[in-house]
Amino acid sequence: MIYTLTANPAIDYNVSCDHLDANTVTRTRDAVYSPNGKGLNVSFTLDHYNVPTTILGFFAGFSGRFIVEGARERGVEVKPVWTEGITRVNVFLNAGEGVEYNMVNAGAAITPADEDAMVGLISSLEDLDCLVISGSLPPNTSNGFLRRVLETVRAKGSRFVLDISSTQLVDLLELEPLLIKPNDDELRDIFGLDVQPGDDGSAVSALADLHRRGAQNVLFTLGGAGAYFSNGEHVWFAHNTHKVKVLSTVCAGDSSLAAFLSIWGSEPDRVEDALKRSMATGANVVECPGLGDFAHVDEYQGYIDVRLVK
Ligand SMILES: O=P(O)(O)OC[C@@]1(O)O[C@H](CO)[C@@H](O)[C@@H]1O
Repeated sequence: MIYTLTANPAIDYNVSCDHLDANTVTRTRDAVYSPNGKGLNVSFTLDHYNVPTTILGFFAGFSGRFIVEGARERGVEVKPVWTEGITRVNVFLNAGEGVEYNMVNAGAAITPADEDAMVGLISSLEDLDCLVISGSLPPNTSNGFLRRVLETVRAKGSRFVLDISSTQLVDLLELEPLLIKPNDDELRDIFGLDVQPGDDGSAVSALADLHRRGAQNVLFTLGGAGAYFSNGEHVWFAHNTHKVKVLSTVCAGDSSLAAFLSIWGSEPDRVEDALKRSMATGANVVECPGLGDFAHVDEYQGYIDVRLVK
């Protein structure tokens, strides 16, 4: 079973308007409230591709209940750790003409007892093959929490995937994650590695650096410009040759990771197929508010070009 851990889930409130002007009333339309957070997005996408998955996370208050109930209504099991406060609501405003405002809030604080409850829960899981940890940490999370979680996963003989923007990633790589999914901003901000789209040489050397630090595999995403995958021996580059109309980039990275895992997680030799599904899924998701319904993925897979770089 692939479990996902979202320490800081959110209701995503997607809404649109034609212009956003200060000091006046802005009338909005197309409001959608959905249960989200990076790991939940991964689980929803895995579930779409028929990969068994369960959601773990800290949830609080009315918004936490909305998320847990919403995920269960979608048919995905949740094992919540309930905490005090109110789970955050993040606001994604599409202001027309390609302008997006993303208001991502801090979230409900957790306590040492909440952390203990989560570690206890993870250590009790009998069917944990892989834990995907995605997204930010809530206020008051202790510095050692992620390492404790990963050591618990390793002690069970299970594997883990990291999709986090925290600088803690530098130290956590020594625990040898099965896969990490940095984007170009994270590579620059966390590791000081600058990769320009189209520059295979700098990508190959940045990926080699991440392997030396401990990452077993790396899916390095460049948004609409494509993605590299490296297994430590070979490097592939995938990009979409078909232009899509971008409505919202929110959730695209999470769904691309999950789509990749849905094939590669059980069949590591099918890198090309996994990259095609990953890129096509991301392309379809950016056309919708939130995750959308993945209706065009099969069609878009035909537009994804994959080449072996190394
Ligand atoms: O604050 P984090 O955890 O980094 O990001 C949270 C978030 O913006 O990421 C998802 C999209 O990737 C949204 O569903 C969610 O609201």
